[in-house]
Amino acid sequence: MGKVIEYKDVELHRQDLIALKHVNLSVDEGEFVYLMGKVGSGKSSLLKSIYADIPIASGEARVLDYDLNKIRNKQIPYLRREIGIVFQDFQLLTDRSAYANLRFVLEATGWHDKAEIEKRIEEVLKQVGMLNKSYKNPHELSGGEQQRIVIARALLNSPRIILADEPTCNLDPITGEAIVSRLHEIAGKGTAVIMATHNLSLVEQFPARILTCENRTIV
Ligand SMILES: Nc1ncnc2c1ncn2[C@@H]1O[C@H](COP(=O)(O)OP(=O)(O)OP(=O)(O)O)[C@@H](O)[C@H]1O
Repeated sequence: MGKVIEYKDVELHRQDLIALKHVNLSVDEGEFVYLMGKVGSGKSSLLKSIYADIPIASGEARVLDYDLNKIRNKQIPYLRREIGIVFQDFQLLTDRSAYANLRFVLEATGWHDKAEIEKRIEEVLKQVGMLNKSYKNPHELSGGEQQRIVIARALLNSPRIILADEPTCNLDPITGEAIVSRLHEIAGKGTAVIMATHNLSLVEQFPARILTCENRTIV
């Protein structure tokens, strides 16, 4: 199995403070990993470092084919194209339909052929079970339906890694289960999934490796 993420003795800073230190982490392709830990323990910081949104202060960090210590600004969009992001602060655009949200991402990432764009959008909508509601605007969809569209959006460019920060918060338990079950299926097809969560019952229901942020490191 190929490794998609490898961190050795990594330190991450938020402004001038140490958010995490001595982070050793290795994630294989197709692996599902939960990231747990108290509020403010560094989960989001770790996820943001993986898509090069915050720099590596020290240590060695590799994500896919990139050395994060040496990555150039102009390479970052290429790294991000291989990472699907499901974050609270990365919601759907509300001025257009779910379908148009997906088309927007494909057009922004270099897709031109109309037929291919339509085909890809249908594939990801099918994967999340939202084929019949994509004409709706996000505000006409339930929280769980919006989250499924967000996951569809994350899948568009066939990412090798999905980073999900609390993808089930604000969802009822049944809908939350459906979302996590979907993410496990996606991992089963070869995409590594890292999901930050506080929801122990979901973790018990869908077991996988758990990383915990505590005492400013990851165990
Ligand atoms: N934009 C920022 N600027 C400066 N410091 C930040 C910033 N965001 C987070 N921090 C600090 O970094 C530390 C880790 O925060 P982080 O958001 O990674 O935690 P978290 O485990 O994701 O928390 P939560 O469960 O609330 O999402 C905290 O001490 C926090 O105050």
